[in-house]
Amino acid sequence: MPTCRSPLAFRCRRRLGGVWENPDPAIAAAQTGGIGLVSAAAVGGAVYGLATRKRREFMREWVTPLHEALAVPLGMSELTDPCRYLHVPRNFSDDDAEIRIDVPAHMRFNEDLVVDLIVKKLALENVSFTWRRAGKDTHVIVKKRQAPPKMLRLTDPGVREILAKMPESAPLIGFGAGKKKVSVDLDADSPHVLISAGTGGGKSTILRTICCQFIHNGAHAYVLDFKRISHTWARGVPGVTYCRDIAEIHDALIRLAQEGRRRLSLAEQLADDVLEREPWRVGPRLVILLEEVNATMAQLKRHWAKIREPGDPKESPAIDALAEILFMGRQVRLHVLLVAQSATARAIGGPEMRENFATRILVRYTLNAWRMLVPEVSPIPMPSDHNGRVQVVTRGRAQETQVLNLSNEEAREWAMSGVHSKGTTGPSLYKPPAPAAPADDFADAWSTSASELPPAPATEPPASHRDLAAEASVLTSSPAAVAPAADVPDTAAATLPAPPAPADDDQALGLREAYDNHLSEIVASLDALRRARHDDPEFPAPVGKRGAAFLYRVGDLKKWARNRPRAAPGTTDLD
Ligand SMILES: Nc1ncnc2c1ncn2[C@@H]1O[C@H](COP(=O)(O)OP(=O)(O)OP(=O)(O)O)[C@@H](O)[C@H]1O
Repeated sequence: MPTCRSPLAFRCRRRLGGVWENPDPAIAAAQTGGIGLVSAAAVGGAVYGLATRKRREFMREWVTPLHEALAVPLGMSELTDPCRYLHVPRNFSDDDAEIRIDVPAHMRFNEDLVVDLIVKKLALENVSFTWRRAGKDTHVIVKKRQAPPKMLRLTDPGVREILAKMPESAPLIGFGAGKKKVSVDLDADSPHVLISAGTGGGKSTILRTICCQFIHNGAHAYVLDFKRISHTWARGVPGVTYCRDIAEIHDALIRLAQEGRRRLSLAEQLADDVLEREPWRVGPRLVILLEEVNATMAQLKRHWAKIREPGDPKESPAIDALAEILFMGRQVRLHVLLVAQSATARAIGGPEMRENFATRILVRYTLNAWRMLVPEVSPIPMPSDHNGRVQVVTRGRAQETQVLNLSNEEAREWAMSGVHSKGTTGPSLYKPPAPAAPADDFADAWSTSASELPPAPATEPPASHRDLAAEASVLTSSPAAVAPAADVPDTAAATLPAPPAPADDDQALGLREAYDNHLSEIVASLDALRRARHDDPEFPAPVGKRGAAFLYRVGDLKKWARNRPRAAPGTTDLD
C-alpha cells in the first residue's frame, strides 16, 4: 500500500489541490470522459460535488438567463447549448475579466438590442463592447471600461482635499467607476444606513470611514459595540460616546429615543422654512453606530429578561427605542448606521423597519441576502471578493464602489482635526435636574425646553460655531454620569434655579412610579434605577411595601440621585 509520502500520493494531492482551485477543467473532463476518469485522476467525490454545485448555481443564475434572453434575438435555436457560445467566466465581475460571446456569422441581428440584453442580464456597469464582425470567427468581447480603483487611501493624490470638501451631511464612502465620488447624503437620501456584510467583509472599515467624517464636521457619535473593540480609533475622540456593555447600550438607546422625541417637538415648533434652512436648530447631528445588530438584539432581549420586573412590558424598551429612532425622519438629525452580518427582517425588528434604510451597503452578499435587502434592484450584480469592493444602493440604483480605507490612526486624526479640534470636548453627559420641564421632556442646556427656542441666526453657523451648538446640546442626563468638563458651556447647570423642594417628596412610591413622575430627568432610565437598587450600597432603604413591590420615599430617591458619585469626564456611562 502506498504511504502518503509515495510519489503517487503526492501527485494525487497536487492534482486534487489544482482541481479545488480551478474545478472547471475537471468538470469538463468528467462530462466528456465520465466520472470514472475523474475518479482515476483522484478527484474526491466531495470536491466534485462542491464544484458541480457551484457551477450549476452559476449556470442557473447567470448563463442560462442570458441564453434565454439572447438566443432568439441572435437568431439561434433555444436548444443550443449555452456553453457553446456564451463564454462567461465565473469571476466576470472582476475588473480584468473578459466575457466573450460568439455570434452567428451572418450578423443579421440587432447589435444594440444584444448589447442591451447582455448588460441587463449580467448586471454590468461601465463596460465596453468590442465586435469582430469579419470572417467566420464573429464574436463580441465585453470588458469593464472603467472600474473603481483597486484600492483607495487617504494618501492617494487629491483624496484628502476631496474629503475636506464633502458636504457635512454627505461623507465620502469611496470611489466608483471613473473615480466617481460615492457618498450617502443623510439629509437628502436616507437618514439611516444599513451595512450588510459577512465577517471580515469590511464592515468596520466602512463605519470608520463614514463616522470619522461626521465627527470631523461636528456630529456626536454613539458607538454601540458590545464586542468592545470594533472601533478602537474612536476611543477618547471628542464627540464620541462608546457604549461597551449591553446595559450601557440599553440605556443609550432609550435616552436617544427620548432625545429624538424632544427634537420632534422642537421641530414641530419651528416653521417649516426655518427647519429647512437651519436644520441644526433641533440639535447637533447624532450618529449611532450599531455594530452586529443580530447579536446586539439578542443581547438586549436577554438583558431585558434579566432586569424586567412584574408589570414591565414584555418587549425590551431598548429595542422599541431603536424602532422609534428608525422611524423618526431626517429632521431630528438622529442617524443609525446599522451593521448586520445577516440583516434578516427579524434581526432588525420587522420588514417595515428595513424600509427606513434607503441606503444599503452590501458586501460579499449572497443572492438571498440581496433579494431580501434590495429587491428593487435586479438583476443582482455579481458580488466581488476584492477587499473593500461594495455595492452602495440608493434610490433603486446600485453603484460598485471601492471604499476609502482609512487606518485607525487616519480615522482618529480626521475625526479630531475638524470642529472638535478647536479646544472643545465631546458631549457632556451631564443634565441638570430641571423640575420646570415636563417629566418626559429631554430638557438640556442647549434647548432649555421645547418652548424656549434658541434665537435663530440668519444662516447656518460656520463649522467652528456649529460645534458650540453641538457642545451645548447635552445629550444624556444624569448628574451621576459625568461632571461637565471645564470647557463645556455649562450655562444651564449654572443658571437653572435650584429645584424647590416639592411637598410631595414625602410620598412613598414604587420605583416605576417614582421614576416616571420624579426621576426621569435625573436618572437615565428605570433600568438604571433598578440596577442601582441592587448594586449601590447607598441606595435608599424602602419605607414600605405595596403587594410585592417596595416603596421608597421620593425625597430620599431624589437626594440619592443627585448625590451619587460622578464618573470621570469622558466616560460613557449613560445613567
Ligand atoms: N476599503 C478597503 N480597502 C482595502 N482593504 C479593505 C477595505 N476594507 C476592508 N479591507 C480588508 O479587509 C479586512 C477586514 O476589514 P474589516 O475589519 O473592516 O472587516 P469586518 O467585516 O469589520 O471584520 P470583522 O467581522 O472581523 O469585524 C481589513 O483588515 C482589510 O485588510
